Amino acid sequence: MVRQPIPVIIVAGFLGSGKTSLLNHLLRNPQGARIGVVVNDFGQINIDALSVAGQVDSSVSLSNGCLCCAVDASGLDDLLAKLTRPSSDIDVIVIECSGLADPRTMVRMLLGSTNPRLGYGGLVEVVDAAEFDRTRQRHPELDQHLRFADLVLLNKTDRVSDGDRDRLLELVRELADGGPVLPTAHGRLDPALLFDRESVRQRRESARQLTFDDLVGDDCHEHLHAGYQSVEFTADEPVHPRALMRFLDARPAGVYRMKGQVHFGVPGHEQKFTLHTVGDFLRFQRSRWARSEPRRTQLVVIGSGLDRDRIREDLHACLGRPDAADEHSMLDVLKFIRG
Ligand SMILES: Nc1nc2c(ncn2[C@@H]2O[C@H](COP(=O)(O)OP(=O)(O)OP(=O)(O)O)[C@@H](O)[C@H]2O)c(=O)[nH]1
Repeated sequence: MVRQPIPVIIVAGFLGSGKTSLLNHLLRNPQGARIGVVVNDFGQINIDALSVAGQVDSSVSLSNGCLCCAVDASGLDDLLAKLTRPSSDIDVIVIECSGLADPRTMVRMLLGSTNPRLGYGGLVEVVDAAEFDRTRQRHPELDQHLRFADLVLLNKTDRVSDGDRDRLLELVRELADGGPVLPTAHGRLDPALLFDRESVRQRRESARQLTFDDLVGDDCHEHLHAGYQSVEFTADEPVHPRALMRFLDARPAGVYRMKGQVHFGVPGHEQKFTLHTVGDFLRFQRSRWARSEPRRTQLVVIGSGLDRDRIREDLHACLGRPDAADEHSMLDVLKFIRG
């Protein structure tokens, strides 16, 4: 029997737009499909891989920066070959690009792949409704990404008013140039929209219609990530909640995105606190540590014009335990808990 190629879906979108949330939603609702994932972060610590770990049967992750620059077509082929081994029995592969990747480069690499077991499954571009206006001002070139998408998700619609949601939907539809645009919250979309064979076939046809010029991304040096830096911070010693909240209240100039896990180790709050900031947005999620997981803080800070040494020093200064008499040291953290 001739096997159908395995569709590869590329999930792209600016920093913090909701790509990992979408991926986790798909992994939790696979509709019977076995999903292989490739996750990629900007920064040395692959926080996204940590946040999908345990939910997947097969994954490969990269933590050496932007996927579109880190690997050439053959590099990507090697990664995907691992996932398409017949024994892996995978039905669909989802690649989550770093928030600074150029999706056109990814599409081009995929279409240029020599692996007969792979097929292009479409480009999904995730847009952060709450940050869209500000992000466009800083990066007008992002508008172009919407035009190449097979599906655009206007995500985080729960964070904007109904009026803004309608205005943004209209604007994004215009920029998507006739492509489908769906409003979502937390990346929750019907997985059938991505995995359904007919829609995959249609997307494949439309990708073939893109001209080479369409698909030629900017030169690597002009990529978005050229203007961005990341700072990684790891510590085994607990973090003082009040000190960290002071740091987060007055985030250093240039910081756009922070993510990772925090170990406060305060009695009654020994769990893992996953931190996300995107622009002004700040959230903690509390969960259990996996049995084998070390109780440790791992953070990635991403932004432009960062004073990296200073940020590391400031984070280092947040280490320590609150005074035993300080019963409410966790209060400010708990205000930002969701989920
Ligand atoms: N309120 C709200 N929060 C969301 C939504 N989608 C994602 N988030 C939150 O936004 C933060 C960033 O979401 P992620 O899914 O990690 O974003 P990402 O695009 O993978 O981020 P990078 O990989 O760093 O570019 C997390 O705290 C999410 O829980 C949404 O629709 N509404």
